[in-house]
Amino acid sequence: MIIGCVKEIKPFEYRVGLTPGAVNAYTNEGHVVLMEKGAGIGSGFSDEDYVFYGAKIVDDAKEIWATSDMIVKVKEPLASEYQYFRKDLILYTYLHLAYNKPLYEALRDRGVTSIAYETIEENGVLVCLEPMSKVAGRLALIEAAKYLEAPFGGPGLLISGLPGTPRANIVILGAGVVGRNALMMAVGMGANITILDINTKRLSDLEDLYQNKINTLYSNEKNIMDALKSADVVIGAVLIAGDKPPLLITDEILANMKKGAIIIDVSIDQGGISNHAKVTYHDNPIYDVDGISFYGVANMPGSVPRTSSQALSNATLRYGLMIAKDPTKALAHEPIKKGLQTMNHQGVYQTLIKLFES
Ligand SMILES: NC(=O)C1=CN([C@@H]2O[C@H](COP(=O)(O)OP(=O)(O)OC[C@H]3O[C@@H](n4cnc5c(N)ncnc54)[C@H](O)[C@@H]3O)[C@@H](O)[C@H]2O)C=CC1
Ligand SMILES: CC(=O)C(=O)O
Ligand SMILES: [Mg+2]
Repeated sequence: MIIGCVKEIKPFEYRVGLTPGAVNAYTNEGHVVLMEKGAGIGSGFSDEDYVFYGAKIVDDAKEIWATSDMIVKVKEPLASEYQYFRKDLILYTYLHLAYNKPLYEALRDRGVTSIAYETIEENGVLVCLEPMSKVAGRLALIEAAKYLEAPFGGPGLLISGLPGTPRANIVILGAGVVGRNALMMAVGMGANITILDINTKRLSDLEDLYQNKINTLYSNEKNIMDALKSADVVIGAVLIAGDKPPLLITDEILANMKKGAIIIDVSIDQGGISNHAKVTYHDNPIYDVDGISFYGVANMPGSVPRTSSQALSNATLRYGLMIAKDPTKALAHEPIKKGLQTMNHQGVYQTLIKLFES
């Protein structure tokens, strides 16, 4: 099979879909790998690194889109790339289609076989989402600390406080991968932390682990309202796989929050958890809604590409090799089947069919 990897064109996205090590794995199995010139530079990989492991460097993204059997990317294609969609193309990347009807329609109408990293599931784990959720959870606290600082427009608060001064109140909505990684950082930074989820087993496990260093709360409207009243930082970390996230921060809850608080809505890639959710980019990530700052970057791990590209490629490679070897057999493999979004000019993923076809 011919595998193509194009340079990411989303603003401030420095990751790359294939590392040189992944290219080596594909070429060892007899596949041809086309890499767009300079695709790995942002992640610290030169064209020479890729050539050494058997890739062919191609100047033009258009040629790669036109000649590859499978495109391996990081982020969803942007509108300028839809022209390259065609029948007989397999697209293997993050797609987040519940929040992107135009992309869903373009993939469906042009007959692309699209497989989304974020819904591939093995043994109950979203295996290709997990590494980037770990990155985003950890980054969420780093970004929160920065935007609490006065020069960045924040209220001027140090998360740990100092003896005799209050610690920052951090509320984490969702105790999955993002939530747990944000929690780990928040504990390390010495914050006053509350974490909420509807999964009480997860809350119980976290309490066993962190004991009285954290507060856990069942996630419902009242508890969210109570917790957010005194929050300095809120991390949105909920997910219903493949679907839009629930509206957890209603306008009433927002109106009762402290001015100067910041909401890092990591769930933004699926649509965000408030009525004010908006995608932003790394160059200008924050916007203000009635005195509350919102952070809406949908590709947070793109800012630490040397870490993220390797972690992502490590997770996606196994399934990529299976698809390249025998697409029909791979698509019958349960974890990959769960990633399938569109095929043969039709939507396949049930949540999307419900959202967009009925
Ligand atoms: N912005 C970005 O750059 C990135 C965003 N993400 C996104 O972050 C989100 C979270 O991902 P993961 O942590 O990997 O998902 P996960 O599936 O590991 O965890 C989600 C958690 O949300 C909980 N949940 C569901 N409904 C809830 C509710 N009503 N109240 C409280 N908790 C609720 C679930 O029980 C689960 O524990 C996803 O949308 C993911 O795509 C992930 C990586 C990067
Ligand atoms: C998960 C995701 O959307 C990202 O890594 O950008
Ligand atoms: Mg994203």
